[in-house]
Amino acid sequence: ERNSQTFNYASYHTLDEIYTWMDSFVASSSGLVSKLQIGTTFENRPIYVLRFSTGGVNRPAIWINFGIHAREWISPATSLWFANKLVSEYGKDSSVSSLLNTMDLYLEIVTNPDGYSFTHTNNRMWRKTRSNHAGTSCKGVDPNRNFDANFGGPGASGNACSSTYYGPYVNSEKEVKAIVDFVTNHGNFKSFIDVHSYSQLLMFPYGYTSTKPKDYNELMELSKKSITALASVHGTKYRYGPILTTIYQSSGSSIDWAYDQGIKYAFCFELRDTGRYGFILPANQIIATAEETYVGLMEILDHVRLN
Ligand SMILES: O=C(O)[C@H](Cc1ccccc1)CC(O)(O)C[N+](=O)[O-]
Ligand SMILES: [Zn+2]
Repeated sequence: ERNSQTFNYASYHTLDEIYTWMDSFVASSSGLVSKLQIGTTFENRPIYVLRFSTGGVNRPAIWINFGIHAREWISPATSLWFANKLVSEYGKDSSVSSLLNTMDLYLEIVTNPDGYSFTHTNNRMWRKTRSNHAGTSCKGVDPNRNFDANFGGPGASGNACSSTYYGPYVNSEKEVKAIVDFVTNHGNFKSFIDVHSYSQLLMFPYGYTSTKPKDYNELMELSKKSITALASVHGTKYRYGPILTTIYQSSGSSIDWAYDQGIKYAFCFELRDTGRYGFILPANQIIATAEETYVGLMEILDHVRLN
């Protein structure tokens, strides 16, 4: 796609189409957006992050990653529309302008490139990375169980053939290590948001324990505000709360790790739907999903900016 203005945001795209879109999107962003490479995947694909910045040095920042699970195609699709919306609204919408005039925003559009590519070529329902492990023919690690947050605990599997295999060791996956190193080295993230599908949920820590996070009340209140705003767009109903009680127990997840690093505003979105189509959400729901997710996200980002 030579021009991000004629790019079809209402359809799903291959990894190559997304990587080509990135370059035209950056080129047409009038300097607002730049592309960083934060690492390479198991199969040696580059891992890119889009940086939205209007200046400053190491400003307080917000991290949002999409597509950590390969089959959750609505997540990267939403990120493309979201990225374009931010550039379109900068200088017009006061929330977007205030946000980008004071904070940096990092979007990781495809967090699991090898897996995403595999869902286009071999198995639409693949979830994990594509790494190899000694002693088994089963491939891949669940990247959302590979973080250093009660690693190997309940809600993750030690069986390499399981879809929730936590991997041979913490940050064993290059795709996970790249995020951990980038976020740790940056050192000034205020929010870490991981966007998945499906179930229509907005969740915050913890998944590895029923202990309430110290910011429980604020995160509950902000979640309620966010899903209320989201529902005002197309009537889509979300539930919200801590991971463990809202979906299930899980160890080694990205947002539990981020929160324990001191990044207070750690959230996970589970986008549409609630199971009718599941991971195979029809493309004709991409725009509506992106529109409502934008509104829900901006509610959170506004709060982060002001606190
Ligand atoms: O199991 C997962 O990693 C997410 C639920 C989740 C989300 C955030 C932190 C811990 C768990 C559910 C999903 O998005 O992967 C959908 N699914 O179960 O395949
Ligand atoms: Zn997921």
